[in-house]
Amino acid sequence: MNSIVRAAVLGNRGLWFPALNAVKTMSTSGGPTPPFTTLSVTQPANHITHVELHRPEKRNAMNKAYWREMVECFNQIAEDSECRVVVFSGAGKLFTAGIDLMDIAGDLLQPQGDDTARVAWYIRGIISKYQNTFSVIEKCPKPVVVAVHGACVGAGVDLITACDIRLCTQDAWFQVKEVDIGLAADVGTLQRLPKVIGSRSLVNELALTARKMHSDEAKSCGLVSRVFPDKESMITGALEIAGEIASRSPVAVQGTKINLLYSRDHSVTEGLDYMVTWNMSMLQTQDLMKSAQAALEKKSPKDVTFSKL
Ligand SMILES: CCC/C=C/C=C/C(=O)SCCNC(=O)CCNC(=O)[C@H](O)C(C)(C)COP(=O)(O)OP(=O)(O)OC[C@H]1O[C@@H](n2cnc3c(N)ncnc32)[C@H](O)[C@@H]1OP(=O)(O)O
Repeated sequence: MNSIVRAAVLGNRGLWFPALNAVKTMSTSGGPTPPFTTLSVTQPANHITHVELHRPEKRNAMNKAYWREMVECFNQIAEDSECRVVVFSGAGKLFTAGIDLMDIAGDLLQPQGDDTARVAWYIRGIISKYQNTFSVIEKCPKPVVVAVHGACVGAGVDLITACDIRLCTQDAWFQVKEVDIGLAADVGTLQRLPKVIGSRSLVNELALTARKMHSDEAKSCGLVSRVFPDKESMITGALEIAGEIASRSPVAVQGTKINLLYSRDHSVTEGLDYMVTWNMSMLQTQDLMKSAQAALEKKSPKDVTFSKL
């Protein structure tokens, strides 16, 4: 049992939770993993953590607890030296219906504060907190493979654009829904989606009209890299990709994620400079020698044992 699963099982109480099958399979998670109430966290295979949105009866709508729990969960994953890759999916009928529209009424429509400045400051805090909920995915050095089935609405699009690899099912659709509820998307879609799909015209069309984009178009525009016939085959596919990543040197994998993200936001020259500085130290890893030796011997990276990172 890795430390994220252990932390989730033990919570802050330091108690064993005997009823919980701590290590469950990908598709059979029974419910949220304590102390989380909106997330199920399991370890389906060595070095792989599966995080599942788990409010299926509310279509995985993102309530107040969710915004907090995601940050706790990904901060733990970032620190968990047993975890090398994350698979993220949704329980039930669909991936997510986006922000919980019942909660929004309390938080944003009745903001606290004695005057305009204080109300604005209060709202600023909420939006920043919500932004951080998805930025933690990007800040986490472990790659995140997201698997979308059914619908991915509103904040769901913010979430998936912060992930590293996106997969979906044939029946999946995506919707930048925010204009329909009277707000400009403010927790990542407008910043990340243009970097994910090449056509700014298409981004503008999706964000300004809130039209649904179905899986075939999502594949053709590059939002997802693979489309699977159904959820079961997608989860199997996600696990296979995660298994490939988990078998590689964690020094190489995490350095790749961090440098790809850096280069996305900088010039080629700046990216190359950052890379040089990065690998000045990281090339001194024993993983390089081990991996090169395995390649020379025509072995798979899966045959190499790497130290924890
Ligand atoms: C600072 C703010 C930053 C964040 C901004 C984020 C913005 C957004 O996310 S905008 C998008 C908001 N979401 C929506 O507008 C989607 C609303 N839901 C739907 O359209 C449908 O539920 C959906 C098409 C996703 C699924 O339809 P289906 O027929 O499968 O389910 P329903 O019968 O409609 O719903 C089942 C129960 O789930 C509850 N529910 C669904 N979505 C939400 C939601 N977004 N918030 C809260 N609750 C939701 C729905 O009320 C049903 O509950 P119950 O009646 O108790 O069974």
